[in-house]
Amino acid sequence: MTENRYQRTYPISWDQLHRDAKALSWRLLDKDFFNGIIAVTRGGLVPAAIIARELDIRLVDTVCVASYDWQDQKGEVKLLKGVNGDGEGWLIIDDLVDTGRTARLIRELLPKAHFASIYAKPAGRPLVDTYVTEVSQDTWILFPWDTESQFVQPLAGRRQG
Ligand SMILES: O=P(O)(O)OC[C@H]1O[C@H](OP(=O)(O)OP(=O)(O)O)[C@H](O)[C@@H]1O
Repeated sequence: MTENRYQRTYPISWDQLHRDAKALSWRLLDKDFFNGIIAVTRGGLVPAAIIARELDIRLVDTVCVASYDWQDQKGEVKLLKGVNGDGEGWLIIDDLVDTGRTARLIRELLPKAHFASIYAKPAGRPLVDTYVTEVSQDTWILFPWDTESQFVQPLAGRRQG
């Protein structure tokens, strides 16, 4: 994923991710009963594990996708593995809807499923049924599995001139 289209970053710790996934679980608990969860790889895998625990769901499947960037824009989303059926009774979990391309593909595949993500950007928000936190389109969310702690200069040392 390229970072040029992003003006700011939003780092998320494991602790915050856990809290946000539990917040999504609370919202889903109030909405419906689900027979099982479909995690969207790869970003949906960790949230799906947390939500499966909170909703007491043991039936978990995956829709496997890979998206390719082209000229600094998110491009084609390729389906590597789907699931049978129209999605009725299933809860789809992803970490984020950004442009909405992934969600659009999966909604076509599973039109009757409930689509939930923890974070949503404005372009993708209309495609999700339930989410927790909206972030601006130009924010790059730094997920804990994509990052590690490292030294940074003190603020005073970063001043120009
Ligand atoms: O709304 P979109 O623009 O389609 O973006 C959302 C998708 O992007 C992220 O996956 P990513 O492409 O980073 O792949 P990964 O989860 O396998 O790392 C995220 O997990 C969503 O599935």
